[in-house]
Amino acid sequence: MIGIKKIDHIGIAVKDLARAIEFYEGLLGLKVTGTEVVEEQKVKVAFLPTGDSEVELLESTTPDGPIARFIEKNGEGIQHIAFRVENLEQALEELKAKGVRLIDEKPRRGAGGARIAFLHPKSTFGTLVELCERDN
Ligand SMILES: C[C@@H](C(=O)O)C(=O)SCCNC(=O)CCNC(=O)[C@H](O)C(C)(C)COP(=O)(O)OP(=O)(O)OC[C@H]1O[C@@H](n2cnc3c(N)ncnc32)[C@H](O)[C@@H]1OP(=O)(O)O
Ligand SMILES: [Co+2]
Repeated sequence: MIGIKKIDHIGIAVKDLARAIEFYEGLLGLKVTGTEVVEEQKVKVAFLPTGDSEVELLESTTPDGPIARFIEKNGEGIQHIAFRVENLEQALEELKAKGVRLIDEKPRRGAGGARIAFLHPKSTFGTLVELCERDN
């Protein structure tokens, strides 16, 4: 077993981060604890904690990134779910050995200094799954 600790965050694709934040902060009462550009993923993100997990709002920084493509095809909405794991490299090795299709064979750098990797939705019953490992 790969040792999932909790839902780390839910990734929500939005067209306009500032306007989405107005809703999540102004109307839902959540608070943005950080915003960041993650160049490798072509996204600008904002994190809003909700108890032990977070909402991650994602706006594309380019017309061709994964978030832009997702919105083009599906419109705005939930794009991925992220599970926190103890040991990402080991989890990836284990899943690969069991035939799961990995998008990332090795950990990449995510927001907030996390190590992240994605599993292909064709291998996960239709949901894009992110695994992430954090030091804290
Ligand atoms: C900052 C960081 C962090 O948290 O720290 C992040 O989260 S970055 C978050 C953004 N970064 C990422 O998403 C990186 C990983 N994502 C990717 O590599 C890509 O988006 C893929 C998931 C491989 C999809 O690629 P692409 O759009 O080129 O493929 P496609 O449209 O042909 O899709 C192939 C099939 O997968 C399905 N599909 C595509 N995206 C999906 C999604 N988000 N959830 C569920 N299914 C999805 C399509 O409907 C299609 O199924 P049918 O064939 O049945 O039509
Ligand atoms: Co994410």
